[in-house]
Amino acid sequence: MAMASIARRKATTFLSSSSSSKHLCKYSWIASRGFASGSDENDVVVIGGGPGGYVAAIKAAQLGLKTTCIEKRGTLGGTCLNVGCIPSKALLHSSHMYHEAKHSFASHGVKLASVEVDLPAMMAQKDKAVGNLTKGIEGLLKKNKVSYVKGYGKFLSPSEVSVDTIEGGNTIVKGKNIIIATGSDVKSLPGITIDEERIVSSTGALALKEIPKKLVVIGAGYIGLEMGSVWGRLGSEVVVVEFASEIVPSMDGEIRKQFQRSLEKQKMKFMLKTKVVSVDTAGNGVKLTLEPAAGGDQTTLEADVVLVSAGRTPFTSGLQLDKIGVETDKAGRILVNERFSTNVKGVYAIGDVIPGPMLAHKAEEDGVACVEYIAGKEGHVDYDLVPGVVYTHPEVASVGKTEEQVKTLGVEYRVGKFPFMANSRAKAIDDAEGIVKILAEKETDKILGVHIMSPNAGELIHEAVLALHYGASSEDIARTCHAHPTMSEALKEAAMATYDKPIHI
Ligand SMILES: Cc1cc2nc3c(=O)[nH]c(=O)nc-3n(C[C@H](O)[C@H](O)[C@H](O)COP(=O)(O)OP(=O)(O)OC[C@H]3O[C@@H](n4cnc5c(N)ncnc54)[C@H](O)[C@@H]3O)c2cc1C
Ligand SMILES: NC(=O)c1ccc[n+]([C@@H]2O[C@H](COP(=O)([O-])OP(=O)(O)OC[C@H]3O[C@@H](n4cnc5c(N)ncnc54)[C@H](O)[C@@H]3O)[C@@H](O)[C@H]2O)c1
Repeated sequence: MAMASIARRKATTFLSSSSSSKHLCKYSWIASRGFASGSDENDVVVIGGGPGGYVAAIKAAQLGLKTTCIEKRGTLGGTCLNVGCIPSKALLHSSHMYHEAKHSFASHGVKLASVEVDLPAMMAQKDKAVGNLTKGIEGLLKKNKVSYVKGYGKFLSPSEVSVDTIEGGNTIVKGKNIIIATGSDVKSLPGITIDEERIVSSTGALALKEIPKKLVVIGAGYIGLEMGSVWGRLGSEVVVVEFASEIVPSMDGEIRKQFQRSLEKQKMKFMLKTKVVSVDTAGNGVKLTLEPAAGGDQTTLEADVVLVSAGRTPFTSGLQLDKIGVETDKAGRILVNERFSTNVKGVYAIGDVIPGPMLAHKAEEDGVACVEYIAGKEGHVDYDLVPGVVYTHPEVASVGKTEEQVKTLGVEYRVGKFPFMANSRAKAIDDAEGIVKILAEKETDKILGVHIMSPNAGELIHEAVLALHYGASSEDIARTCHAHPTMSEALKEAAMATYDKPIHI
């Protein structure tokens, strides 16, 4: 361990762990306006009860601030719990179970006379998970004494929000500090109208009443690949049309290629560098007209259902931001400084509605840091170390830099890899597709990025996230005792391969 520690001390600081400069830093004042004491006025009002908003509200209350959370949906948890992370993971799990039962059980000596999908039951299990979790959040707000107002909030002034309540009334909620956590919404494409039946967003794709024979997915990002996997496993023919030359453009290139091959083995088809020109719903199905992204001859494609998953857009509609003068960028994202302050004193923004990755865990980190600043403490979010996970099978998880990014930085680096084909646990369970890839600075061995494709990669990645947070070297991971037989041993072996040699290959 001694060598590794020396390596860590030598590690250069070219990759500053704080990249909060990604936020605009021009609003440099601290906007906290003091705290309420026994009055009707709140210390903190949060508009939006998603992962950013409800976490901010709970943390604010835990810090002793009088807090109200306003949510228009009628249930808490935002996009993530209601129509995002949770229902999609429920369906990913259920569809994986069906797929395993159909294609893998027999080779494990488990014979079934027949396997069939009961779609209403699958949807009911998903809805039960969502219902339990959203109610759980309501319980957490109560437990932490956060007031909860169900309704649509709009600014009257920088310290007053008018709420049209779900019951039909109106109430004014006052706050010394107001946090906008209104999240994001589906982005549709020009000329394409989402009807949530034949042309669906992720919300419709989570609630289809029948398994489509043919599903065309527009956009090979997180949603397209996850929801494409769900319906592909349940029997749909899935074609993914992607404008860019590659799937999930933010992914490490080498991992991406293996990932695409894996999805193709699962019969997902890709049409890259292709744009959708128009969609015609006049007949029974849907007819798409396509064109090469660079221009050229048009082709057509038929589908029963089309999923539009070409990104999401910040949601600020009806908030009356113009009334108080909150600045947004061209994409409609609210601009904030490193303390999450907007240009309007006492008004903050967090989560999907500000620049940065649109991820639930990032929104939560924003929420905690924002209220810590409001409470006069220090908060911190390291945007370089937000992990990303695609929850397909195998999953792909990453943290830190991709090899392409390291090259662009001009840093000399080493790469260590270890395939799950050589991992005993993966072989024992006959689920050994995938690889761990570690990038480390050549001079110091400091880890720069970790990329994992494997079953449960989304769980395995957190050892790497912690390692990067503490500026660990690959030798630090390699010399850490890992339990046997575990998939995590592949990370240890890849770390060995980064600065020396792995044992098991
Ligand atoms: C299909 C899908 C799958 C996803 N899977 C994952 C995943 O696995 N992991 C992950 O990290 N991320 C995932 N995401 C992204 C994740 O859902 C978002 O990043 C996250 O929900 C953002 O949190 P937020 O609090 O900023 O906003 P949101 O969750 O969007 O919450 C904002 C809330 O504000 C409310 N609101 C808006 N305006 C007002 C108003 N004026 N008054 C009152 N209330 C208002 C909305 O009703 C909403 O409930 C997924 C997204 C989708 C669509
Ligand atoms: N597992 C997760 O963490 C998870 C799961 C689902 C969603 N999300 C979040 O939700 C957000 C939205 O997801 P998403 O998949 O819609 O967006 P995305 O940004 O992940 O992917 C959109 C894809 O659509 C492509 N695209 C854009 N315009 C197109 C066009 N006209 N024709 C064809 N392709 C086009 C883009 O090149 C990109 O590959 C993401 O930012 C993601 O962070 C996360």
